[in-house]
Amino acid sequence: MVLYDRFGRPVTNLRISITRDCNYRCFFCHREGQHFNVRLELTPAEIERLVKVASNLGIKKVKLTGGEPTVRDDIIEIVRRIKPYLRDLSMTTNGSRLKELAKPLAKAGLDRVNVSLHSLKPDVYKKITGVDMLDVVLDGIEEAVRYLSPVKLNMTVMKGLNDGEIWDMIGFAAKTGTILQLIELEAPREMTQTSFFRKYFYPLKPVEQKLEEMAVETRERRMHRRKKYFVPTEYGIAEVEVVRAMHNTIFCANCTRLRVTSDGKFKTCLLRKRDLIDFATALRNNASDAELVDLFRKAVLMREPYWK
Ligand SMILES: Nc1nc2c(ncn2[C@@H]2O[C@H](COP(=O)(O)OP(=O)(O)OP(=O)(O)O)[C@@H](O)[C@H]2O)c(=O)[nH]1
Ligand SMILES: C[S@@+](CC[C@H](N)C(=O)[O-])C[C@H]1O[C@@H](n2cnc3c(N)ncnc32)[C@H](O)[C@@H]1O
Ligand code: SF4
Ligand code: SF4
Repeated sequence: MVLYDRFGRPVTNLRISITRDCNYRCFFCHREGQHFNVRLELTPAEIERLVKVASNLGIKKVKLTGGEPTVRDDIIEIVRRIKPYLRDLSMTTNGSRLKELAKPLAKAGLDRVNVSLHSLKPDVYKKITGVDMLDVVLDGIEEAVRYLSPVKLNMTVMKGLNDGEIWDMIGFAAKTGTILQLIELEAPREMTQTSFFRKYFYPLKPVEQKLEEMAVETRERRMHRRKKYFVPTEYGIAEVEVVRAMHNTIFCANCTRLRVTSDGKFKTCLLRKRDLIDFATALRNNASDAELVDLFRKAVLMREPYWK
């Protein structure tokens, strides 16, 4: 039984922030829309309970995110506990701990990983992330490719910083057997007139048009109706996916995910504020599965496309 929201959108996957902490300082970070500090994080047992209840509502796909999910010491336990309920368990990470974690994560049941890689130049990487860890992350990607499939690289493109590296990154993806996700900088509409956003926003539509011309094959994903382009490079065919959320009504009309904050609240949309439904309190007060399903249903009914 899959739940639908008031706009006819099925909710088929969960995006769980397991911590708000991070060992990086990316200046553009949207923190998955969680702009508040929290003390309590969900425990592995609580995350398992949530996923178990969600799996009975047709959720077979979960993305673990943060903050940085790998800063949690119990990350392996979390993966091990929730995988049995899922068909597709993935994680988005800055890659800083992948060298040591790729193999144990795969063994624990992680299916695939997205690694943020915004630049191949150490100085630019540091400018964007605040840390000098490009080499560590490149080693982590190499290790991830051995144990997880597919490995996707997330490049958030920013004007004047890394927009000149898009085509190098496409070549790098082909060379390493990874999939490149080009991500447009995004922010809630009230932030689009700030000097930060105006300075760094780099529209990806023209890049997408170029990819369309060059592609030997194009596919469309159900989620967000995102396009994937298969483009020839000197290293073979590269798979490139474009994530353009800003002002994109098609993207929001095909949004199939419900979010979960690190302190145990359902969040209906990355870009919205005041869209939270607490379930951690119920969980900690021995709520029945039926009560948790009610909270889940309430969150689904609160969902609304952001751009429409
Ligand atoms: N506004 C908005 N942005 C999204 C959404 N999904 C992904 N994004 C953007 O794309 C970035 C990368 O997403 P990932 O964490 O790699 O996951 P994904 O690409 O959505 O998922 P998979 O491709 O299935 O691995 C996010 O951090 C957001 O900036 C969404 O539902 N809404
Ligand atoms: C918030 S991070 C959390 C996971 C992990 N710490 C990481 O960096 O991959 C998830 C993804 O969001 C991207 N991201 C963060 N802020 C963004 C923004 N304002 N616009 C577009 N993408 C953003 C990051 O580059 C990363 O790929
Ligand atoms: S590594 Fe991820 S969570 Fe951490 S600051 Fe960068 S984008 Fe944000
Ligand atoms: S409704 Fe739109 S902006 Fe909100 S999470 Fe879904 S795709 Fe992102």
